Amino acid sequence: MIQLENLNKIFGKGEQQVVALNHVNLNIEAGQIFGVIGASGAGKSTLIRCVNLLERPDSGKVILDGTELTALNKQELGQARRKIGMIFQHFNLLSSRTVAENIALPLEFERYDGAAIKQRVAELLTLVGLDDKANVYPAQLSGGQKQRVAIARALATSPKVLLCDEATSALDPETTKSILNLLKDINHKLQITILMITHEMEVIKSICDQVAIIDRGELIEKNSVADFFSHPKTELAKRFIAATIHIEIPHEYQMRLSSEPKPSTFPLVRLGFSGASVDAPLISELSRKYHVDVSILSANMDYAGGVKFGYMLAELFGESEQTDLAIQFLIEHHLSVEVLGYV
Ligand SMILES: Nc1ncnc2c1ncn2[C@@H]1O[C@H](COP(=O)(O)OP(=O)(O)OP(=O)(O)O)[C@@H](O)[C@H]1O
Repeated sequence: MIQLENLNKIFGKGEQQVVALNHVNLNIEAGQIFGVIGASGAGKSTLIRCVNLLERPDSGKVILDGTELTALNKQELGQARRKIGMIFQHFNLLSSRTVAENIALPLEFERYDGAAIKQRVAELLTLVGLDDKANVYPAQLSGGQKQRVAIARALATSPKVLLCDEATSALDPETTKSILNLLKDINHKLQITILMITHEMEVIKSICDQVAIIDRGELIEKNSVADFFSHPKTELAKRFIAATIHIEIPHEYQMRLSSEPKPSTFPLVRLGFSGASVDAPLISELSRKYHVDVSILSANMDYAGGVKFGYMLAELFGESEQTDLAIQFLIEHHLSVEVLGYV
């Protein structure tokens, strides 16, 4: 549905030059929810704004539903953009118009007649759960309600693609959840393709099917959400995942931790579980096979894209040779094992 071919975008000149997009290639299939995650300044907004050509790439092609947008003239582009809806972090509603009038705006541009507008607006209000807010003004709405209005407006002309530019970044966690659920629901009901850019792993984890990481304008990793969480390839992906799961060494352990083993100290390890490893009874097998006892200090498991993943902080008590073998055994069974030190 959305194909980006070799997109490049540079801002500024000479020393001030910033490469915002660097040979970006992406193929998003119809009906998917695709998330692009990256840190601040990585190029996320530039990327999503290039999809509907709010930003023109310096080179490369944007192909939407088989039409090369980058080859169209102004008028043709205007037509083609009807297939694309967009929502923003700060909602971009018109404060002087009621909720119903905001939603009606794109229909007025399309010269729908009054009765058709009324009917479509009513349908959209029901879809986003705001039947009772038709006649209020944006100032009277919460952030989540404003984003619902923006979603209804973006869907007014039945686009095939919805672009979401940090759509939940201005919302609290509960409201974020409800907006993400609404987007998932809309994706399901309308079979609309959704491209979301975000700096929040929560967004990727909760509703995306596929994910890409953008770093300094480059898409450095693309994968299904399940594979992304179970087999992250890049260091940045690993860092993003680790940041969603908070697992810290208790202060008292930190004080005692030494980088080298000493007599009667034992390794303190961080074990990373993912997809393949998470269901196997590895810890009990470890005790049986190597006579290594595992004392769990803390553990945190999560669920995304149909796979479980998580981390465990544990001490391994045993003979040092046996402990080494036990660590090897865990690695062979697809756990990531990090020896943090000895306590
Ligand atoms: N109009 C512009 N003029 C000059 N530089 C720009 C312009 N727009 C973006 N940039 C630069 O391009 C890079 C990518 O910016 P972009 O806004 O796409 O990043 P981002 O990942 O969306 O960041 P954030 O999450 O902070 O919004 C940044 O270094 C930014 O400073």
